[in-house]
Amino acid sequence: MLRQTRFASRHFSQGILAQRRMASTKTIREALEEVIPKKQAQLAALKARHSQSVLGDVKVEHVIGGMRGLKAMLWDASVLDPLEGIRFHGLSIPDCQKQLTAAPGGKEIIAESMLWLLLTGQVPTEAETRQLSRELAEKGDLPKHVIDLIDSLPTTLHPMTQLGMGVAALNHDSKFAAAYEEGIKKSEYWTHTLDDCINLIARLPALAARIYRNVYKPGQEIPAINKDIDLVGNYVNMLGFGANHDLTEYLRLYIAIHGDHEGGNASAHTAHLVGSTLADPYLSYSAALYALAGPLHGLANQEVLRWQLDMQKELGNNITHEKIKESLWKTLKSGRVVPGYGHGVLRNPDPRFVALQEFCLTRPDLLADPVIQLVKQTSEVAPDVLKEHGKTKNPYPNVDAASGCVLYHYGLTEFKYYTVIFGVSRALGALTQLVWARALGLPLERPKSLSLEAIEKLVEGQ
Ligand SMILES: CC(=O)SCCNC(=O)CCNC(=O)[C@H](O)C(C)(C)COP(=O)(O)OP(=O)(O)OC[C@H]1O[C@@H](n2cnc3c(N)ncnc32)[C@H](O)[C@@H]1OP(=O)(O)O
Ligand SMILES: O=C([O-])CC(=O)C(=O)O
Repeated sequence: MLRQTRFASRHFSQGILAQRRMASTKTIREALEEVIPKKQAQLAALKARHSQSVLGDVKVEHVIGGMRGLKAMLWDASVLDPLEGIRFHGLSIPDCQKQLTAAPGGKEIIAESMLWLLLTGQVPTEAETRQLSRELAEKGDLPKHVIDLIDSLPTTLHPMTQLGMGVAALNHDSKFAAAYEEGIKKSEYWTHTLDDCINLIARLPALAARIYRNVYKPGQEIPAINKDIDLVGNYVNMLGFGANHDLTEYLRLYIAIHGDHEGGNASAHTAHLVGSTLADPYLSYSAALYALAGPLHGLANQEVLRWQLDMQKELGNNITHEKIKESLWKTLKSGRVVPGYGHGVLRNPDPRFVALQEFCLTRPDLLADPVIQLVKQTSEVAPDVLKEHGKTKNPYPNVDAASGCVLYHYGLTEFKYYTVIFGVSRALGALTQLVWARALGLPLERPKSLSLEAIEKLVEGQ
């Protein structure tokens, strides 16, 4: 009951922040200039009153167990509840679907409105969203040295490796690095960081699309950025799928809801750690992408599809729940994890999984697709199998269980590319936090480590 009341009041106050403001036409910088002093004052008050207050115990299980559950990071843009999943400044995914601006002629959240919400805590007006779309489109072209670098890479190099390299090379033009070298005041860090973050988000679609074209569709011309459409609309055009409205809408939803998942996930945390050294946003996000490229994190979406297609080949036609169950046990008995299931924090089906599955419900072509049906059937069988297996704390599907099959249906079948799309999205949250870390003057991250002997000595002395 107490938990419910606390929950309700948290959501109420965050909900106020996230109310739609009528008729405002601010730029994203102007909106941030308004909210930053308020947050700075809030942080100063917390520091003055509660620096020594206790948030929880640090147990040996935290130190040797991947810090699961340890409350050790400040992250404002989103909070993950184990049972109900992610909320962005208090708004659930269905709330965002109702409140955040879609593209003209579309229904799904666009990346710009999610970015605005994450950065400012406010739901943007339609005018603000469109203005941000234009700003991103105007800044979206890649510099020549990055085009040359990406074009010089072997097409056999994993797309995620290429993405991280391209993002790191964009730091050639880092405004923050240049300003730091000149010697700026700490209070000015955030504004140059914001420039870099906006420029990086703007350029990610062109970079990610160039990698796709080089690796999978060489020799085809990439269309120029259209200044009148949204970031994901341009991304899909550059990938070569612009004529497919449903795929464009799916990717809008995908990119909006993968944008942030509080601070402790491996990619966001990496961006924060590297950024805390005052490495510029390009270097920080490049590092984050290599965390995302691990199979226990973002690469799981590639792994899911490969595994489901193998299952389909193995089981043939008329796939039953019983046959899927046997196949799941085969995976588990071979010592592998079931990709797309389990989570470090969640203890229920991931609402992002639910949102992506719901996208399919209104589209008969998707519902009839055998791979999409197999993903759905697997999600009906796997939780009981994983419960019986008895290891995972969360037997339910995470977002990666669902994200790839719709791409596959629409002809984006190269699943080694899927984590790149995740990488275009995660920039929204990870870069938001870099702006805020600089605005709030957060320090170098440097936790204390202990040797095994030191831990033994400490606990035996208790
Ligand atoms: C966007 C995202 O990053 S979402 C996550 C994407 N990753 C995947 O889908 C990969 C499959 N899932 C997993 O490997 C895990 O569930 C993780 C990495 C996501 C979370 O890991 P943890 O927080 O350590 O999970 P948990 O505490 O439940 O693990 C306990 C045991 O269950 C096992 N387990 C967890 N999930 C699974 C799974 N899907 N299949 C089989 N075993 C599992 C763990 O490997 C661990 O085994 P161990 O005791 O032998 O080391
Ligand atoms: O929260 C996590 O640890 C993993 C995850 O789902 C994400 O980063 O989107």
